[in-house]
Amino acid sequence: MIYNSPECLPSLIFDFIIVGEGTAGSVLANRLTEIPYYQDLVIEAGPNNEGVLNSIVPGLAVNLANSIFDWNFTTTPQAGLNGRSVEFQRGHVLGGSSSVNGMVYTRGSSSDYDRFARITGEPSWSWNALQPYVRKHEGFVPPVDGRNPAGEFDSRFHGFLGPIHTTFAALLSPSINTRILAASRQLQADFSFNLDMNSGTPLGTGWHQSTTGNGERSGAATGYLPSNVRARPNLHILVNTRVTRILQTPGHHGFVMTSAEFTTGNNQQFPRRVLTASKEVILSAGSIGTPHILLHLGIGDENELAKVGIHPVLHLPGVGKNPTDHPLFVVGSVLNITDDADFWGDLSTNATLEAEALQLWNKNKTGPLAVFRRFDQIVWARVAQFILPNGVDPSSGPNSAHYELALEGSATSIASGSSIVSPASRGSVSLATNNPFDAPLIDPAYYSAASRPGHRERVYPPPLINNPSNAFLEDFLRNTSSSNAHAIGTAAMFPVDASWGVVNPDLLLKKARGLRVVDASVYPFVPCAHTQASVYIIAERAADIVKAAWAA
Ligand SMILES: Cc1cc2nc3c(=O)[nH]c(=O)nc-3n(C[C@H](O)[C@H](O)[C@H](O)COP(=O)(O)OP(=O)(O)OC[C@H]3O[C@@H](n4cnc5c(N)ncnc54)[C@H](O)[C@@H]3O)c2cc1C
Repeated sequence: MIYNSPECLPSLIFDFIIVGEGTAGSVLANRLTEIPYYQDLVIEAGPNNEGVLNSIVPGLAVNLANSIFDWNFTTTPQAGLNGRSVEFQRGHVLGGSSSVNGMVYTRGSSSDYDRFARITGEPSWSWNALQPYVRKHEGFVPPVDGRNPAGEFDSRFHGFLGPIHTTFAALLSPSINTRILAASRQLQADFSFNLDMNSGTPLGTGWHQSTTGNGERSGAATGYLPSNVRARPNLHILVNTRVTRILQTPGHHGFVMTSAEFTTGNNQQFPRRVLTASKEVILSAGSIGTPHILLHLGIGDENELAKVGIHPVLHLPGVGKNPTDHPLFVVGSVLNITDDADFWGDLSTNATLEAEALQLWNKNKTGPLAVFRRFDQIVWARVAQFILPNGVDPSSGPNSAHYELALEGSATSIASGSSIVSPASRGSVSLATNNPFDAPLIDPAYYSAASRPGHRERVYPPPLINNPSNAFLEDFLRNTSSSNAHAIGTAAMFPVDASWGVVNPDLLLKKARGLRVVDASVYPFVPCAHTQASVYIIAERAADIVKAAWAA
């Protein structure tokens, strides 16, 4: 049941309080309420996702930026981007970032997960051990244009019964696809065809899989919270309500954090209320929201907290440190394909065509709005050892990518959304003030560790030049890169006895009891992937960890 006000809540006694019903929070809300005698309260700052057309229709997702469904964050000025600040989108709605994201479905490499296991000393975070969760969240469905997906993916690596639909985009530019696949055959090596980039080895050129199904976005709020789950008598979802702090619960020995302070207001003047969980508070507020809440409750670097007037209650200097994001830039070329009519080619600039596309989507959920962008192939590749900063490889292993090219084409142009996917740079999330309604300082520190651009390409928009110098390319990257919205790592898990890190491998906050973190912030390294799949994986496993901890 969804509530807009705490006054309407039927019960004030809950086993679990989940903070943030985003990608991970929705998984937990579903899985924990499978146990009928658990009463779960979920507190989400954003509104309900139901009926939000821009979220439902994949091709309209671009309209969600800078809306009420976005936290509207901006980074601090980035030295690596020649002093520019860039937008830093985060979902502010049920389903969180999975309700606003680009729906690309990629899991990363097996060595990404094996590195999590190695770093945390916990083998159950390895690729092989996680296989049940890799499949559990996924429900692969046929593409919306009805074609047979054989030859475009390997069914052995997919789940077919899970709540998150995945599939291929409807082919909009078949002649581009033919040419890209022909180029991959011709070039081989780094660009060889890879039947399934979600097998654990992403490298090569392969078909783009997305979290859509039947022409609609499939996100955590639609997949994990369909109406029958929302109707469960033990699930209580409070929307438009912000958690300001987690509080120490009186009457216990030690450091027990099971109370959440929240408000339906949007500034310090509004009254706040406190509810206490009888078992745990689970922080799933994402890689910005989670450290923001932890820092406001006085958990972080005690010196930094004191500087903004917050009384430190627990010295955990890793909170907010280590955010790692993928910088994104676009490289493109003009094309002149004459054997492709490309009916929808001018969609983004032609209002009549756009109206026609929406009519088609409304009729049978097909057409160009049934996909987010016009891209069918992605390349994942590595750079030569000598290009790496100081010769040190920041990727998790030889089957991991250093960069990604998401190829988007029409008859007249091809563009590559290019990302550095194993970045060496690490930033920070910190507090500007002690007011929880003020946005945190988000510093992803893009390109702060890189010294040379990763690869050479013709660049577009103009000037088009054939032999750009390294200095030109470096300036191009610094002047045009933005966030690919994949930040992780701000409450990273490390071994139980480690002096660094924020949570233990069971995701419980270090040096405390009663508070667990389950979201993208717990990964100590960013996978070489768009990050939602790894969040579904971690959240599914976390649900089992929680159930086991309370012996359900
Ligand atoms: C614009 C965009 C495009 C992306 N594109 C892709 C893509 O194509 N493919 C891909 O794999 N990944 C993509 N990602 C990344 C991926 O969506 C995220 O990594 C993942 O969804 C994060 O999940 P999470 O549970 O950690 O956080 P979120 O899903 O962001 O959930 C956090 C939730 O907590 C809520 N919250 C925060 N603070 C508070 C508070 N104080 N009180 C109450 N609630 C709070 C938020 O409103 C939100 O609902 C994209 C992300 C964005 C933003």
